[in-house]
Amino acid sequence: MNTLRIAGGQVLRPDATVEDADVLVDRDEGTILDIGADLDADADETLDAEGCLVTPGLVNAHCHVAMTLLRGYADDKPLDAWLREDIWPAEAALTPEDVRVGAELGLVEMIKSGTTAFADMYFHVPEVAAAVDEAGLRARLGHGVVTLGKDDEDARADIDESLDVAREFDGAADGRIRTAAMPHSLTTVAEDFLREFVADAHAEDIPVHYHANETTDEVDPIVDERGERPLSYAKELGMLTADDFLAHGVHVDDAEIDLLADAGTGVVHCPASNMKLASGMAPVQKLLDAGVTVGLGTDGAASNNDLDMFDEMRDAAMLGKLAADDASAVAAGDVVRMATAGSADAIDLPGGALEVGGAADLAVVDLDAPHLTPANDLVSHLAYAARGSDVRHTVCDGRVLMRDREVLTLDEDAVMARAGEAVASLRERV
Ligand SMILES: CSC[C@H]1O[C@@H](n2cnc3c(O)ncnc32)[C@H](O)[C@@H]1O
Ligand SMILES: [Zn+2]
Repeated sequence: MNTLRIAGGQVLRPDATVEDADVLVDRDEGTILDIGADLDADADETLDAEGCLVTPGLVNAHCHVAMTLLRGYADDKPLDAWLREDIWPAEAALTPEDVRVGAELGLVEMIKSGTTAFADMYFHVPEVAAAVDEAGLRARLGHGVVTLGKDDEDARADIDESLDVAREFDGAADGRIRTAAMPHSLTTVAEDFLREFVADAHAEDIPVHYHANETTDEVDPIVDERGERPLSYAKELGMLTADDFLAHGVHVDDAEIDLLADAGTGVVHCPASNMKLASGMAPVQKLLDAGVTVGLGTDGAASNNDLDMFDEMRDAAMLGKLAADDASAVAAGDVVRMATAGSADAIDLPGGALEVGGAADLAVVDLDAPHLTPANDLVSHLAYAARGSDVRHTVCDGRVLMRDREVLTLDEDAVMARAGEAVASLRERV
């Protein structure tokens, strides 16, 4: 057996307690063999975790990873204008090679900040999948479908591509890649297409992921035209099942929260994107109280503007308190759970907890820093004080992706250089 030991650190357990322990990993199986203070087995490789906290790898449950290329390209606009005036015209010019390098850039950023799994909605998915395979993370990938402004033939081709990609890449990268059918939203895919698309996906046990209830500009027309709330419409279309998960859920009323809880549909909260686009404040404490599975996502780097899940935890806690008008709402333990087990549950990927027999997906956070001193409460530090740059080692599926802050699976400098060239060329074309 080929083993890895993460030695000498403190370990965050699923019950949010922290104990002095080593973690022993079976690298062949990608699972945790043991967690304990006096493990006597020798290991083939050891990662030093002295003065560090070993946490589950963070799970970014909603992202458009290749949008790193559009970071800083268009800021300070609301969602609709931002998409229509800036983002969609630029995306129309992206080549498969652009998406590959944009994805690699995002994956370097994720590995460096302790993220080991993510869900992604974009296009040129084969390029995203190849980047994930090389980088060593886990992902649930899908081709995002927009039928708005397309004729029947083009709309059907987009839907077919989404289903084909979901079939072809499920189980790729030694099983680290899973897939979903991804209609962009309830307003950008026409009803007839949506109904057929969702039924076809579910008939093959393919989960569905979409944006929903993000802005009032999106909710109000549905209410006006249909006389029902968006998630009641989604339920009619068959898009509220326990396998499905939606991004945002900012403007949900109490009846919609009950629908989500009853159905077991996951909600991915994206606080930074919601603040930057002034979309609104999701009622996260209400969702948690109702028993909804809540994960955490960055959304794309053009509306965030980074892929650092530590930032996202802090933003979720701060915004959750404001939304509830209650400083005790969305507490540190809640956001750490959302960024780990909550996200992993929502997107149904392994990971999110450090337990024997579970996936060996973890991040080792270096606590030896002024902003993490004194170590009064390490869960508090993860939520409120730590930064992505505090991550020292990242492990996914038992493989070391970053050791002592050096990314091992991708060439960080080369990726940054290629991304710079891709954007220079994109700017000439757009
Ligand atoms: C068709 S692929 C996915 C599509 O979604 C766009 N996008 C990025 N951020 C958001 C957001 O917050 N709400 C809705 N859509 C978003 C992205 O640019 C791609 O075009
Ligand atoms: Zn999004």
